[in-house]
Amino acid sequence: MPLLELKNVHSAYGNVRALKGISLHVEAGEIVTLLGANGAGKSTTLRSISGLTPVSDGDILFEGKSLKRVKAEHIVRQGIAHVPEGRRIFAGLTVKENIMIGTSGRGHLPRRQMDAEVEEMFEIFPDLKRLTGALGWSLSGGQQQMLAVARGLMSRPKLLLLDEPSLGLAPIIVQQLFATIRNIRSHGTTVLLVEQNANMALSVADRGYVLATGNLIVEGTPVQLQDNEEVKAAYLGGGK
Ligand SMILES: Nc1ncnc2c1ncn2[C@@H]1O[C@H](COP(=O)(O)OP(=O)(O)OP(=O)(O)O)[C@@H](O)[C@H]1O
Repeated sequence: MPLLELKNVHSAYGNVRALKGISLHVEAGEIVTLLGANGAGKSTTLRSISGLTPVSDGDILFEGKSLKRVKAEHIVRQGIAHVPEGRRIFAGLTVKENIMIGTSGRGHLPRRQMDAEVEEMFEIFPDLKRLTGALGWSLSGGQQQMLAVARGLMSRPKLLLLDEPSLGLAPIIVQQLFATIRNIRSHGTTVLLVEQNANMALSVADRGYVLATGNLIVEGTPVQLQDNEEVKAAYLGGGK
């Protein structure tokens, strides 16, 4: 059984049909990437999974159970964390406080356990450790992105949904971020990654899907996608 399965998922914003029958699956332990141009429906796919945008037709199964009528806060408790585009950390809270907020759906945690879990995040994100007392607003874009991912991981997700984590970051920071995504998977978290930076995404992914105007057009391993003429021309900066 896949960890996550989308079956013919449709979703709309009023008259705008954003998803027109998406079927995909993510196996436990995989990094799967979702590629596509602006407006293709990538963010809507993630929002449908995390319960932020309703599914009008089709179904989404997580560990075999339907998420279709489940509220967003319950979806988090089932083990899905969504790190949306744009970071959205708390500017007036410290790094440590921002990280701790990620546990809010898990009820009260004893102080000692909380501290131990924050330390685990500092092992994955060493840059955040030295910034533990710094306020959110004072962080660089890359540091804010790392913090947003750390906060998402504090919900102890089985599946992490990452929306455009590399957006607006310098290439060197993007490299670090993608190394961290690999590291997160090696800690046992499955990742569904939406990216405009197709080459980087395919460098860490086990499989990928390409979306165009609400439909999946290609699916495959990174090598298959990198060899696909349509994908190359549209998303990988080239073609023949
Ligand atoms: N809140 C909204 N209200 C109306 N239409 C929306 C809304 N959000 C997205 N859309 C439309 O739904 C379609 C899919 O958008 P979506 O954001 O999922 O695409 P995307 O592939 O994530 O693109 P981007 O990289 O630009 O975020 C687009 O046509 C978009 O204009």
